[in-house]
Amino acid sequence: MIVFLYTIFIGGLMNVNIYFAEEIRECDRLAEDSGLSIFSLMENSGHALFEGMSKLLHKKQRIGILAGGGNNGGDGIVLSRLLLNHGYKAELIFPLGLPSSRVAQDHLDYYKTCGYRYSTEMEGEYDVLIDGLFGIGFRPPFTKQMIGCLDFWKKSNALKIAIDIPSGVEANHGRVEAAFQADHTFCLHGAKPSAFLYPSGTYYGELHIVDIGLPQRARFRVWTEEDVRGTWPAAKDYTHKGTFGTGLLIAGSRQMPGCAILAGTGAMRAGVGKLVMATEKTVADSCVISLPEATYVDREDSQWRKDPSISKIAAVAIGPGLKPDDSLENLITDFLEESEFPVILDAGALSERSYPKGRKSPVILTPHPGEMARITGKTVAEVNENRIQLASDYAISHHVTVVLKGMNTVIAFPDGTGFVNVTGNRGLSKGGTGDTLTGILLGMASQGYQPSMAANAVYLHGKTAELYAEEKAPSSMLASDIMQIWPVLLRKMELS
Ligand SMILES: NC(=O)C1=CN([C@@H]2O[C@H](COP(=O)(O)OP(=O)(O)OC[C@H]3O[C@@H](n4cnc5c(N)ncnc54)[C@H](O)[C@@H]3O)[C@@H](O)[C@H]2O)[C@@H](O)CC1
Ligand SMILES: [K+]
Repeated sequence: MIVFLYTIFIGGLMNVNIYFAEEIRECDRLAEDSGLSIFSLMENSGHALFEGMSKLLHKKQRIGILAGGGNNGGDGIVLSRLLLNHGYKAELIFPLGLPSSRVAQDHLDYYKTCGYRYSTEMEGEYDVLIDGLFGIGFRPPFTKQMIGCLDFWKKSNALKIAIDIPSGVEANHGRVEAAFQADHTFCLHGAKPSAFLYPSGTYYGELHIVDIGLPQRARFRVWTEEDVRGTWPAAKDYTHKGTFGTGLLIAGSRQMPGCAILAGTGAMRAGVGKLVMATEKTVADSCVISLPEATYVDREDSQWRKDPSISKIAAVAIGPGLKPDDSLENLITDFLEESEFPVILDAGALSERSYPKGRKSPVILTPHPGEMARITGKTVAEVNENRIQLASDYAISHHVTVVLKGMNTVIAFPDGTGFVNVTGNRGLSKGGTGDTLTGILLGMASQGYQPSMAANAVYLHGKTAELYAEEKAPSSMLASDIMQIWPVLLRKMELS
């Protein structure tokens, strides 16, 4: 599995909503139609930036604010005025020329009316540099003129802060030709997808979200511990194994028997009442030693689906340790068309197929970037650079839930909404961790499906790696450690 090694630091504890550029433009349009002008929104942005950034600044510092020609530059103009009003040594600079945006020009007029000056070149050393060159309006290429500016930025030892987006990074996309590396980025209204994509996310530094007074309407947001607690099913009294459902796991082959053990352990520790494993006889013989709690049916027997143990299943997971072939495809088609319980498809069960529309119970796909590339016809780099949009588009067009794994796993629902998970570390970039996640999903779905369950599974799966790293080197973690740590994690978080 590909995992990218950078960490997202989110300042404060507030919810992080994620807005595509077109959603921000729609928010602006709605505000303008109702009489809240962009001029006022820019004023609000400047105040919110001042309030957030002033916690990182002090009045003796020489602060250079680099402003571009668009509205990101306009935010820089308002911020400069407020810093000067409050006695900071702020210097407003237009290294790429004066503003072309009408609203930014109006703010510059007011700035001048206040008696403040600006320049067009950076000079000497600054203690702080603020990047207000480009925001959500940036489109590649990174021009020659910008390269000069970037060289200055790179050579400076100043504290580096970006307004909304580090310049050179696009709002929606992960690709980066060149960009301004920030120590902190203050995102207006909400984060943009590129903060969670690779390599763009590496340029943001610590993320801060600033409120500019617009209503929150994002389709995507970061899933948090508070969300897990708020959606975790209440403990049940007077239970027996039937209370927690029967899960069917179709997994494991002679070449990959361990996948069945990992997924099976995931399902059982995630709380399924009864687990039935449908696998090859030799695989069952080895699995039973590690997982005596499960029951086994022989998938090589043509009558296996008539086995009474699978007459009342609550959910099925198919794919870990399996290779795609016609018989597997036919089996999946049967489950998709005939069953009325959640179907979880992973690894060998993922293919370029269509899914029945209007199916009562959910279908959950758990591709890693390589599998997503295979089922969409894209390259792995294309998947990673655009994973939120891609997962969302696929979920909508195929009426499925997509759990697109890897750094910042995306959970996308058929209605176009979704979550991004930020837990985990490099301990999860090992073979078998995806099989474990599939098992956890099966274990949870067998007890009663709810959409939040997929996000909770991913969140906690990532948290096990964080808990492991508290005492041990993440590189030494094994997939089988996940479900050893799981019980301790649940107890620590007081989840039942
Ligand atoms: N709702 C919000 O979040 C608000 C955001 N505002 C700010 O407005 C910004 C967006 O403003 P704009 O739409 O003006 O976009 P930008 O400020 O990112 O700049 C766009 C300008 O840069 C030019 N440009 C784009 N790519 C270029 C390239 N490669 N080389 C040279 N020139 C290039 C464009 O032609 C355009 O003139 C946001 O990022 C944010 O900072 C606020 O001011 C208003 C409210
Ligand atoms: K910027």
